[in-house]
Amino acid sequence: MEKKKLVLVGNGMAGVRAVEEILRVAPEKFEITIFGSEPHPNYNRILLSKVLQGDTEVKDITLNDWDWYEANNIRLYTDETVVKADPGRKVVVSDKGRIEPYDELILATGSVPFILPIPGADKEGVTAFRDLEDTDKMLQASKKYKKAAVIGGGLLGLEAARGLLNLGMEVSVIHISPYLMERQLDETAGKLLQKELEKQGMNFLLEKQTQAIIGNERVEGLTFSDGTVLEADLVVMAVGIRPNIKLAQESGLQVNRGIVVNDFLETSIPHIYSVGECAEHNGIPYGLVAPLYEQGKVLAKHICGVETAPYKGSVLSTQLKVSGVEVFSAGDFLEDKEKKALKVFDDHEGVYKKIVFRGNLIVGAVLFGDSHEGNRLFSLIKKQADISETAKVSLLQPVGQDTGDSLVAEMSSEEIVCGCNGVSKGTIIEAIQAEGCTTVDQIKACTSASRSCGGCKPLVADLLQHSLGAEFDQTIQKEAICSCTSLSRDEVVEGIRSKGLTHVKEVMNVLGWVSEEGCSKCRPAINYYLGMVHPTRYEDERESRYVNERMHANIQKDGTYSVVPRMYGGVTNSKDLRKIADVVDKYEIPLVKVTGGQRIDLFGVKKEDLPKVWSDLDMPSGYAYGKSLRTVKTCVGEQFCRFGTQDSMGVGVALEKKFEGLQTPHKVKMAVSACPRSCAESGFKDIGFIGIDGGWEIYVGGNGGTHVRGGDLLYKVKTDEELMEITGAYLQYYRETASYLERTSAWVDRVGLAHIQSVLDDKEKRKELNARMDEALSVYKDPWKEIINNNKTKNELFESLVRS
Ligand SMILES: Cc1cc2nc3c(=O)[nH]c(=O)nc-3n(C[C@H](O)[C@H](O)[C@H](O)COP(=O)(O)OP(=O)(O)OC[C@H]3O[C@@H](n4cnc5c(N)ncnc54)[C@H](O)[C@@H]3O)c2cc1C
Ligand SMILES: NC(=O)c1ccc[n+]([C@@H]2O[C@H](COP(=O)([O-])OP(=O)(O)OC[C@H]3O[C@@H](n4cnc5c(N)ncnc54)[C@H](O)[C@@H]3O)[C@@H](O)[C@H]2O)c1
Ligand code: SF4
Ligand code: FES
Repeated sequence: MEKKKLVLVGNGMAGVRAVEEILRVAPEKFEITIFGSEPHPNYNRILLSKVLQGDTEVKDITLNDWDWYEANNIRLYTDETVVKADPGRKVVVSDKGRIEPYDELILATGSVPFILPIPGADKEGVTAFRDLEDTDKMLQASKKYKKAAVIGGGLLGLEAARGLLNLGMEVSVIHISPYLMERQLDETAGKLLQKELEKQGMNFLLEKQTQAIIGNERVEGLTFSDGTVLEADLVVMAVGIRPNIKLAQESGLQVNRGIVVNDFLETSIPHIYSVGECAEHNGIPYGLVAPLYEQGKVLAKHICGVETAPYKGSVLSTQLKVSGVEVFSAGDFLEDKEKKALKVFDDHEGVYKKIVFRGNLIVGAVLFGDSHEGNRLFSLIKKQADISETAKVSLLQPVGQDTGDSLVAEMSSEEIVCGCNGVSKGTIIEAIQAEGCTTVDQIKACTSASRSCGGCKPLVADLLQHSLGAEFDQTIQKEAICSCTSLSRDEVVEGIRSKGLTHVKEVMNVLGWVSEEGCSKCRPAINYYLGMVHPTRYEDERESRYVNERMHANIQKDGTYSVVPRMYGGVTNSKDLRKIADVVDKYEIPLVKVTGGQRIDLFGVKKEDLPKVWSDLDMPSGYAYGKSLRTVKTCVGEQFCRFGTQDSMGVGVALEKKFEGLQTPHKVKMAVSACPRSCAESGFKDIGFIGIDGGWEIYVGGNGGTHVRGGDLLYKVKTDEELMEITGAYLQYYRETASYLERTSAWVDRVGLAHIQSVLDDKEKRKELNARMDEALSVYKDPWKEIINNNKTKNELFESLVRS
């Protein structure tokens, strides 16, 4: 049956989660296309606060990497905004002029931050806090400037303020109301929060109305309606968000504050749905992920034609992500004529708890200073549980003697552990018992619990501890290679060796993976370890490789590829240059760029042209996409330079010819300079060689990327043969002992230079390592030639797919 075309506009948290649900319900039903205005794959927006606070790195917040889209046959257009939907023709049109037909269309365009319409709001140094670019702006500003002003004392403003404090800035929060987070807290909790944050170093200006942002090009301060002024060289606006309805409005859909949807997330026009912060259900556009994920579940079933209960709206709970402060709020938290509150307030301990009832029904709660019981209360609030008079008071008592084990023991199995993803204790226990999960990461992979804000991680850990006892000891949890297993890298390699395993699936089966298919983290890792252990017996599994390695070219953000032919030692000639020029003309390649590794990169090659480009080039693959030897950069050396004492080009070419195509845990770059002036930057490469009088110095573990590291001197050698021998042994030792995706710089730091030297000092070991290296090199075949000569692979990879 022909697949229906599903188009998703908005590559954010709600839209992509809805697609994940659709893939779960009916994986073969749709041919899926996603448009995203941002240039990234789907990432965890929630954790931007943690990135700013320095607790998480940008690389760790990706939710669905490029490989996920590829593996699920999803065509992804990043950095591309849909500007119109035409329901008559059933197409969407992008700002790049692309016209994409759909059978079903989902709008998940999220929100836009509200920017106060005051003079100076467009000055340099004024930013919202919504995406990676905003976060980067703040990180950069903190390196140059000192004084930050955050307008808005809500969840976002306070998390931004904490981040800016961590970055060493002086931070003032300007808030319009008399107390903080008035949308989530009552006055008592708001004031307690202020006191706590003041202790952490934040300065507050309450009941202040900002009038203008002053300065020349860049912001220099703020003026307020009471005539006062505040100096600032960075201003963050966190005064709320507005559903992003522009596209819907321009396409004729019914909109109010958000895009109006019914209980099945259908908009006013057939075959168009909306989910996420842009959607308005029963008059409410939501601004937290839990309700958006609930919407996604209903939408997925409905769009796949599977019966589902309607979406009836969500009860909200929030928690502030600022370390050292425990704040929880849920449901209807303000008392009035109809709603009465029960409160306890321990001023000494700084703990405040309030539970709100309508009659005997529990409808809301606020906790400050101790939020352990938040989940339990939230479960009761969601159910609007009927609580008797005597039981009401006991709700304010802590469960069990303490938190942790006794708390989770007392939880009923329907109680929610992960608020963001709606995962109950029962679901987690089932994952432990039936799926054999033993780590928090495995629970995350199996159930999604802890996949969003991460606030429930301690509770998940408590549940594991409670269920597994001694088997789960958080302090000795070794680093598993991914969440599909609790085995470490060494245990997996040992398993492959001792059990003679030769296939990725076999490794997963025999070593007891919790997920049958593995994930994008473990599949490439196992594939590498298998090849490293059995170089001649093992057949490379293309499907276990990252997209670039599968395609033997680097995918670019517009779906085209870049191609880099090998240019040994950065040395070229007129014949090769002519071939490159002809290919550029013939295939209308839009950009030709000389790389830092001294070769030529052809950007913008269409996927279907790749094999023809390789064939016309008739040059070896430069492996610019691979976890393998990339480049050997060389200076001109003794052949032309008057300072050169060695033949750097000759040695560079020989090294590249010997080690080309070698599979390594991560990319490896080399450089050869013929004198200590080091024009090829040998000190910042994985292996760098510097010519000296009477020989060479060999430097290792250098890195010129994100984590800059100067190389360490490994050895001085006299001859080119010794240089080759040490390099072979060193590289093989790295191949055999590093974790997949561990650069040599991190590996040298981990295992220690002295240890590596002690291994290589042993002549016998050096010989053995070189023998195993030779075996690994013996299987190398140029991948481009292989594909050109194999019609089946060529067709499967480059011709039959409908993808970009
Ligand atoms: C710093 C921060 C911290 C947060 N912390 C929490 C928290 O702790 N807990 C919580 O529950 N929530 C939190 N949130 C809110 C949460 O991140 C959002 O509710 C959630 O991301 C909304 O998902 P969405 O898919 O609706 O919108 P988004 O994630 O914003 O995704 C929408 C995407 O659509 C793209 N887009 C828009 N229009 C178009 C178009 N025409 N064409 C193509 N692409 C388009 C946008 O560029 C965007 O990438 C936080 C938000 C921020 C900014
Ligand atoms: N931990 C979390 O759950 C979390 C964290 C960050 C963001 N978010 C979500 O992101 C979205 C945006 O957060 P937000 O805090 O911007 O929105 P918000 O609407 O919750 O809070 C905005 C705050 O700004 C204040 N404000 C409005 N106008 C002002 C003005 N002129 N001067 C000073 N203060 C003013 C309001 O009184 C309000 O408290 C929300 O949906 C929020 O739920 C959630
Ligand atoms: S490193 Fe030395 S030999 Fe090589 S180009 Fe520079 S100055 Fe000349
Ligand atoms: S509560 Fe946010 S990820 Fe679990």
